[in-house]
Amino acid sequence: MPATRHTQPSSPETELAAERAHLDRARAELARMREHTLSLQADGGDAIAGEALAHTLWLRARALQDDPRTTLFFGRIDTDAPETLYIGRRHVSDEGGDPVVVDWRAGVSTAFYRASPTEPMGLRRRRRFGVEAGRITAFEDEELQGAPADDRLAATGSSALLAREIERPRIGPMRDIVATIQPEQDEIVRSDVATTICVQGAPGTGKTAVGLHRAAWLLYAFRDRLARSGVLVVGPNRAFLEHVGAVLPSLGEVTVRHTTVEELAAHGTVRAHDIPEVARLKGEARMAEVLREAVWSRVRPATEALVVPRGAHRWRVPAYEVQDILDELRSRGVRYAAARAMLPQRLAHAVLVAMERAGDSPDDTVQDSVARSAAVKAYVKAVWPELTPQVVLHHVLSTGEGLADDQRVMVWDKPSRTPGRARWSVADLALLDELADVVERTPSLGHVVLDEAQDLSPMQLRAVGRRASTGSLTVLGDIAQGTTPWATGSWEESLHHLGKDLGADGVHLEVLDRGFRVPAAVIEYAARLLPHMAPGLGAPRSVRSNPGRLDVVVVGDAVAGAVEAARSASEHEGSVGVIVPDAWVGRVGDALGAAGLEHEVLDGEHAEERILPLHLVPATVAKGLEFDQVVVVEPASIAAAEPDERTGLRRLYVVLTRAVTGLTVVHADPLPAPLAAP
Ligand SMILES: Nc1ncnc2c1ncn2[C@@H]1O[C@H](COP(=O)(O)OP(=O)(O)OP(=O)(O)O)[C@@H](O)[C@H]1O
Repeated sequence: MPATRHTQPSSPETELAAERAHLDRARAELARMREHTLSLQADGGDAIAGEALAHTLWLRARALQDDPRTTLFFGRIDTDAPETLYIGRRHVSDEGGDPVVVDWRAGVSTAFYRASPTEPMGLRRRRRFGVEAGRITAFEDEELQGAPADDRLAATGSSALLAREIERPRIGPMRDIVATIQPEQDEIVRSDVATTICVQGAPGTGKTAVGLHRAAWLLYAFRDRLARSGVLVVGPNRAFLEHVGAVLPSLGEVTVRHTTVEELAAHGTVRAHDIPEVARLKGEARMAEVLREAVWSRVRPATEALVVPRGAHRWRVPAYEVQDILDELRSRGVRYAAARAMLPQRLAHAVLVAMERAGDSPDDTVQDSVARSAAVKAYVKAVWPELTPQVVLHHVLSTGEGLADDQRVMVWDKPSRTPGRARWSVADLALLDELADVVERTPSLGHVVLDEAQDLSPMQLRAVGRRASTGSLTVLGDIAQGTTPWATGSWEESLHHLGKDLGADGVHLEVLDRGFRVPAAVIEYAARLLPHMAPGLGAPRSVRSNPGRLDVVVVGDAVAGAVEAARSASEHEGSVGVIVPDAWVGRVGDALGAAGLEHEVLDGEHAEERILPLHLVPATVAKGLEFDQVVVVEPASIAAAEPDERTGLRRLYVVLTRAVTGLTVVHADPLPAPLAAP
């Protein structure tokens, strides 16, 4: 059934009034839907089912809440059918069940995002609405068929409403982009659930936005499957997760967990810091083999017969027979703990065979009781000991067992006496996770969105990949923004470590190159660094119509200069990020405070509220974030804080590309050479 028949009123004013009336109607229908949900009785069969149902109803009622700050729809399509559909963040239907607003994720909404005059996809017209404070203030039409070419908004990007959305100042955390998803982004968002997509994209090309919208679309299109198996978003640090964390809830998806890779593999508390060389070695994929061997070598050879006393008899299974059992279990390809769990029954079976050989006819219960006997338990403990990841890694890092010569630098100088007291590093967490998976299979989720993936070591990639072993992944990143000593040089390699080989069925690499964040003046400046630290990778083509403002200011005192720049940046609308070398946070914070500039310090460990517009950001925390106005303080020190020149320039590239409108670079020391000279 068509949602609304559209008749063509005569003037734009009447038309606007008709659209507002449709919005009123949609709001009334939504209120009716919500009341209906609230009136449903949560009467389950038992208390637990009742509670679960009540929770589901509560979630549904919450999702049906009207947000007065926005409208229930942002677009409209008129089709050849002819029918008119309103596209919004959620589905609204009338009492008869006919759609009043269609969810942006529904199949019929695809044309809203992808239709063009050359490929109208059955649309006559696309309409976008201008919205202010929950009211429709304007609309803009694209005639997709029949109209003379000049009258058409030829390509997406030439729409004034779209441009306004892209140009808007950034305030507070990241917002959804449902009203303006671009065709190339939409293709990624709506890729099948079985597909793993890796997106390489320069700063601000919408990778994070696309990944989050893909998660929302998958949860809509494959709700049953993914509600059971789960969807996870993995990002670089807490400040980033706070920045992006509101997007999925604003799209009605409140069940998606957001985590960092360290939290994902949290088998211990991080209390030590590795030097880069050690962290790099620990992150190499060859550690997987070392650890696998470290676990399986704990299975001892059967040197003694198994002897099980029962009544007057002592039943014997010779060592070579036990060895056959051990060999068979090892060759089954199951996890260490699963094979161990099978061993008592296998041994008991061998005892039963011995009994039968002696003329006994034991019944079924005998095998179970032998399997549970003290003799079998003790034997299993001796040949196939119970293991924890911590015990095994403590052993490897204390003794160096199984390590190649060049890997021995990772052996602890002063090992702790017990695994419980070990001081684990971030890289160790990935090793512990690997071990945990050798011992016991890690359950897989339905889909994992991995952001800033270029920074993960092979071992960290394996930790993420095993959480999508039976599911799929959206892998987002930019090789030019890799700032860890183990950052990837090729997506092919990263995908391999994630367990999704490029070229295999359903694994794709996509490139996004239209920049929605950084204005042209700023991107041109930052792109000076590219040939020096990521040759072959291009800068984004900025689609911002605002060319942006770039000021490079030489000062006598960089801290005082930072305060001055922060003050003038704060005079503009929108957020301000003052990005400083990590070691300067205290100094610059004090100076901002002394100048009466109230600010929040962003920190990778903790989620910040980001209520104030002015933020003080350590350079290593800036990745993935954006601010309307950015002040970058002393680039030479930001670069010099990294272990090598390439990483230093990459860090600089990351911080210079956080600006939406204006960038001020404040320096007292000379700029790094690639930045100084065009
Ligand atoms: N289609 C779009 N319409 C409007 N805004 C968009 C669109 N795509 C992206 N943006 C905006 O552009 C900005 C940059 O997007 P995002 O942070 O996802 O980029 P990114 O590629 O992940 O960047 P980085 O590599 O720097 O982390 C965000 O403010 C996002 O909302």
